[in-house]
Amino acid sequence: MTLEVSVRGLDVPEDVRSRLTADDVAARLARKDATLWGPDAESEAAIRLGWLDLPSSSRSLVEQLAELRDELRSEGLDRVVLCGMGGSSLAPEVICRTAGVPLVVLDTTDPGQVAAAVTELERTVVVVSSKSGGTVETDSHRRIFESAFAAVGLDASQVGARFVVVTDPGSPLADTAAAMGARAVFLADPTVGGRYSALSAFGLVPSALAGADVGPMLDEAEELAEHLAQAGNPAFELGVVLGAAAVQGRDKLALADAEPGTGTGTAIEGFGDWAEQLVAESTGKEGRGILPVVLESATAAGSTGPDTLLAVAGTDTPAASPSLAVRGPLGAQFLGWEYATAVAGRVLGINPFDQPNVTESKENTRAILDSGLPDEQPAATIGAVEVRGSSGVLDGVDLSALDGVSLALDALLSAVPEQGYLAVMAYLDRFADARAADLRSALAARTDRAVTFGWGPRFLHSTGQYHKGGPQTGAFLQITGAVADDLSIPDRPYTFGGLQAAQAGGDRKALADRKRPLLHLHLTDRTAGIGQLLAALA
Ligand SMILES: O=P(O)(O)OC[C@H]1O[C@](O)(CO)[C@@H](O)[C@@H]1O
Repeated sequence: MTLEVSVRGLDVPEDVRSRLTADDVAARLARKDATLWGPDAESEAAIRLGWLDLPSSSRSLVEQLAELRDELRSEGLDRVVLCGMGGSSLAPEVICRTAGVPLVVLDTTDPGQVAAAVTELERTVVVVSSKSGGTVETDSHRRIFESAFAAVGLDASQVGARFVVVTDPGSPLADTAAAMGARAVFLADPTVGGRYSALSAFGLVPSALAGADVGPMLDEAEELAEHLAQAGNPAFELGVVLGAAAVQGRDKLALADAEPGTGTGTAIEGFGDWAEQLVAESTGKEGRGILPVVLESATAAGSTGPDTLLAVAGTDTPAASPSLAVRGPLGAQFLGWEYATAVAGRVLGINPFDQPNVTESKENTRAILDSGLPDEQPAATIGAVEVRGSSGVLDGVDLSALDGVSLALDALLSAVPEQGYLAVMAYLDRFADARAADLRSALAARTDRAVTFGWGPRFLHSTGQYHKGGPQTGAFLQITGAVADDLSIPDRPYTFGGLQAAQAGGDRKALADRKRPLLHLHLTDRTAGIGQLLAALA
């Protein structure tokens, strides 16, 4: 079998496993029984279990993609840019990092980061991936690349030949692809939801075009698939442990990559970001859920705690306790974690296939784009940090003090409820402003509560569902930054900077409507501001 799960220091209550076994959950899931999550989830589940077939049904893509990659390379098109959010880009990012092949992933509205991707056009092919075909970020990326190609003198048919599209049949993007004469259109299986689509065209097309060998990944998944009907298979065990730990109060799942060079097999890079979306969007609803906490390493701050279970996917066994080692190659990991999340969903009593609260922030964003951001004056400006809106966090805090930023962060940390978490949400450039990610460990070192970090708007398609739909125990640090050079979006009345600000504002409103503690810091100079925040936590 290609997946091995071992648990250290955690008693898994026998009743959870025996109930699932008595209900024949392993076999019923393997044969796509849509009744497993209760009557309310049944109609959705009936059209969302196609991922179980992907190890075999995706086979035909392998050769087709190898031919397309050769064709593109023969024309000098060897730089692949993937435009896609959440489930439409997270798997290719892990696949390509693990395979060591370059793929430019565009999953942001940050003007600087977008502008940096629109380069080297003479050798660029753009994969536009969106299941719904209506995601605003992805649509904006397609527009800017179309106009950039035209601006360097390509005619309409040459522009079309630079695009490869992955979408569901009948989506608006399928129509756009036909109208623009895209070089290739891959219509994906509509019975596979975004976060379960790693082994579908969404995972395979960009990865194979970038140079990853995707065939072996399907072999690895298929080997596991053959065992999924058996009770006690490793993916079932993983689901039992995740679900049982959560109902026992260990509902923070710390995720870390295996240390390079440890254990046997191939190390997987960046798996946590993919698993984060799968677990957070699938389980974070109805006031319940498992909160993934992506760590810098298996020993980073936050790897242990009274409500935490550490999981390491890849090759080694973590030293921390309690912990979970999930050993195996990437193809088996994808399928195994999807299956396990569906099992954990049954234990938690939720529908693992919908994302009911993601639309709230999207609707707020739309309203802001239509009528503008509410006028918010900073409560204080400390160096390059403007302390903007905060709900209830800063009462009594002296922002005029020399260490005002530090005091504001301390006040936010003390607003995190017991068994709660602090989510850092940075609407910045994840490459140029990469140091902002160090805020996670710096904050985690000052609290025994879980601290997560997400780049906006990418996290809105991942932990964003949990923030709004999961237990209302979060406190939130939103960071926005000055935009030096804004970028217009062709044929749209707003810019990337405007969209990014509206997304941040829309999510602030969704969290404020839930009366969650939130501190909004705006960096008037990004580099200086990030430095100031890190210094305040040192
Ligand atoms: O593939 P699409 O339809 O563009 O959606 C991207 C992401 O947005 C969500 O639909 C909602 O956040 C995710 O579930 C999905 O992976």
